[in-house]
Amino acid sequence: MCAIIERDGRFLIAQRPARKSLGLKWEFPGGKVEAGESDCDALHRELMEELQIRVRIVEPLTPVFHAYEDFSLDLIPFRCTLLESGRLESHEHEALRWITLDEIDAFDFPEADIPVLEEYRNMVNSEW
Ligand SMILES: Nc1nc2c([nH]c(=O)n2[C@@H]2O[C@H](COP(=O)(O)OP(=O)(O)OP(=O)(O)O)[C@@H](O)[C@H]2O)c(=O)[nH]1
Repeated sequence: MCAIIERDGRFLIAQRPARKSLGLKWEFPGGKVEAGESDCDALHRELMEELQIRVRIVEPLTPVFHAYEDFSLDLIPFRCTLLESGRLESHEHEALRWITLDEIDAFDFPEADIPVLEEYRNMVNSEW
């Protein structure tokens, strides 16, 4: 599962380390659900572990099943707002950026994220 975390009209993206699968691609913070955990529990745990932040979950987006060449995943996205954080630091990512929807094309996302970005764009545009 992954989180589209909003703050002041921007949202957070994180760059994967070069040595990992999908290295240097930009993604939404998140990770895998562990046994016995709900999606929401997993989201809060991962965000605390990765970024030491707390969020409020606003709404789910449509889950995306995607088969890469060497693995497949169900990406379950949640739209969230940032509750509080000190200086944001990630030890698990190469870099973090707060971006606007207009800036998306400048970043290389994994294929599984493309439908999520599309749905998120439509969601935000329909609120104007
Ligand atoms: N967190 C996150 N993961 C994503 C996104 N898009 C996408 O394809 N993934 C894939 O979903 C998996 C997320 O699991 P994870 O974050 O716990 O995995 P990881 O990078 O720590 O380790 P791994 O690459 O060895 O599996 C990764 O394989 C990642 O490549 C996304 O937007 N956010």
